[in-house]
Amino acid sequence: RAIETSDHELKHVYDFIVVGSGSAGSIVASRLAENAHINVLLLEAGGPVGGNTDIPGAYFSFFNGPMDWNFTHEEQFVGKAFVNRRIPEKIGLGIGGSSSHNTLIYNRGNRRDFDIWSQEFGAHGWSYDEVMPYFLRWENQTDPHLANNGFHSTTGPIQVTSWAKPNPIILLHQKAVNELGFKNVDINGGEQFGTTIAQAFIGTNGVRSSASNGFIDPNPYPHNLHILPNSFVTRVLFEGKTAVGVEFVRYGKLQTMFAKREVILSCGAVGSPHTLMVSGIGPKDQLKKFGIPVVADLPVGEHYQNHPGLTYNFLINPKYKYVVGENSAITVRNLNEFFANHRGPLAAHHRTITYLFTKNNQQGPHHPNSNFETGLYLFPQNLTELPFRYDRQHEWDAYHSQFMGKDYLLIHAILYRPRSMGYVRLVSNNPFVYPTINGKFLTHPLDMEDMIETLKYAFFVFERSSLAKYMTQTAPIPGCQYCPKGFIYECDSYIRCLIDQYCDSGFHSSGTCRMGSVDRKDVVVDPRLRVKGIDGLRVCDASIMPLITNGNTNAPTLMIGEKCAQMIKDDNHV
Ligand SMILES: Cc1cc2nc3c(=O)[nH]c(=O)nc-3n(C[C@H](O)[C@H](O)[C@H](O)COP(=O)(O)OP(=O)(O)OC[C@H]3O[C@@H](n4cnc5c(N)ncnc54)[C@H](O)[C@@H]3O)c2cc1C
Repeated sequence: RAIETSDHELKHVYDFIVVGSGSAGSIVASRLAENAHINVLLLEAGGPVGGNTDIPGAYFSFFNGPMDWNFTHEEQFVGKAFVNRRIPEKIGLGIGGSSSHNTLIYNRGNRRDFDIWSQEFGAHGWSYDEVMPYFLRWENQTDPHLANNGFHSTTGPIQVTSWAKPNPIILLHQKAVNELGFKNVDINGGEQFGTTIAQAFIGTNGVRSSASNGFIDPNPYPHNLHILPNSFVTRVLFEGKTAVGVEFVRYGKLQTMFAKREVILSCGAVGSPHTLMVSGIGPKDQLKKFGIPVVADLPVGEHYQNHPGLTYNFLINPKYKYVVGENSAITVRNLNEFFANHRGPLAAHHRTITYLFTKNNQQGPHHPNSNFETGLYLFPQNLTELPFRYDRQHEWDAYHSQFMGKDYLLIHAILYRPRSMGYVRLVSNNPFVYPTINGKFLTHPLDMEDMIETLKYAFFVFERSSLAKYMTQTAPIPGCQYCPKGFIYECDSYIRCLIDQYCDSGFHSSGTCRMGSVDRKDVVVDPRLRVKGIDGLRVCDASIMPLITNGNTNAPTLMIGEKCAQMIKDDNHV
């Protein structure tokens, strides 16, 4: 599929230039081009996607490959097992950005997240009631049980489905948490506290629904939406305090293009602050340190947030092998089912989500601060297929070998309202040198307490509920020991050690170009996403979140894209 605009069609000047074709940027470009009198140029550093990325069950295959920006955090306080204590950070490279590679979970976040943006940060227009229409604009909810509950839409271009035939063990898990008092809920509905089988960004044809195939590929408006993949933007160009165009490198050649109306940066929570800073918008001291002329002194790159997570596996008790059902291994049979019939285990998302709240959470069940996902997987036969490398790799290989070729039930415990904040900072004025990222995971003491409490609860479900008999405990992770007696959920020393060694990232980078009232010193963009003190420049992606939402970040970023597109249309009367 060729979506690349040919050289002879390209113009030198466009009405709008959108940089980055991710969850938000793809929507902005496509929505602006709905008006045939408007010319839009979309520049994306990576190439078109398809093939593996279309297969929901193969989402992990992009890790460490050419469609992964492959960042790592600076040395962390937790996650010591990773090489040099640098927790990997994943961000998608290519049309659709991270929406083309993510774990597919559809989770909008809590209504209070958006009300806090509006009330505490002065982001007027972003309360839950005000952002709801923009969630509905892109959604096509295909689950008939959810479609008419008042919280969903069936008319948008991005399809969402629920897992039609969950495996028996997933249903047993659901039953176990129900017995512990968690009701089945629609986490995208009125209340999140409870449990659910995840809604996922998958179409009724079994294929991943992304910002790429929902909005950009195939190009819906080839006449006035020009798309240049493989184009890395190195700088925004200014005349005084007005953005007038961009400089980019395509196939090794430096080029410039100009925007009559606006430049919109949608490079994600690492890419957007990086591009701003190398262009002269950022903290004055940092820019001066690298000899970059200052266009605006703003706290770009600060307030980085992400969700710390921890993954732990339990083997299925061989006595109860029948509870496994079909697993989502990449086998010839499953691939054939996927490609020939658009069905089968590779066309589904295999996780449940259970929302909790911890002692430190004043808002209780109405604004939960943690959750744990549970999913059924088949462990690879070959350990080189695992995505992460560790400092003492041989010990990790020995640990992982107990799972090889076996079905396991995964716990993914996530802290969803973390207090810790990190940063993205420059290390060079060369745009091709990655910035440094520091998630400062669990550095706030309450975050550590909340993570421990979340894990204890998840272990309790696996060890003491009606699910427990189906599980087999395994050898402990390298460097940690179980308590001599009792269960894991009672063993503080093991849980602390686990976090210390094995905590990682939820891959939800956000917050580095904070939105809010312009009189706040901590803000980079105003509530209409215009860069403070600059004309003709907006930022539109997960970086503008004043505080991270308490759920997976794709859905709110798609919403940000829809709302930004509408604001640009309104402000430009187009
Ligand atoms: C592995 C993984 C799993 C995830 N799982 C989930 C999940 O299950 N559910 C969920 O809701 N969220 C999930 N997320 C998070 C979610 O996908 C992101 O929060 C969201 O896609 C971010 O959107 P964005 O528009 O801010 O940035 P992105 O979608 O990352 O887009 C930024 C785009 O800009 C491009 N770019 C960057 N710099 C430049 C430059 N200088 N020039 C040109 N182009 C540039 C990038 O290549 C990229 O295409 C996951 C993310 C990852 C990586």
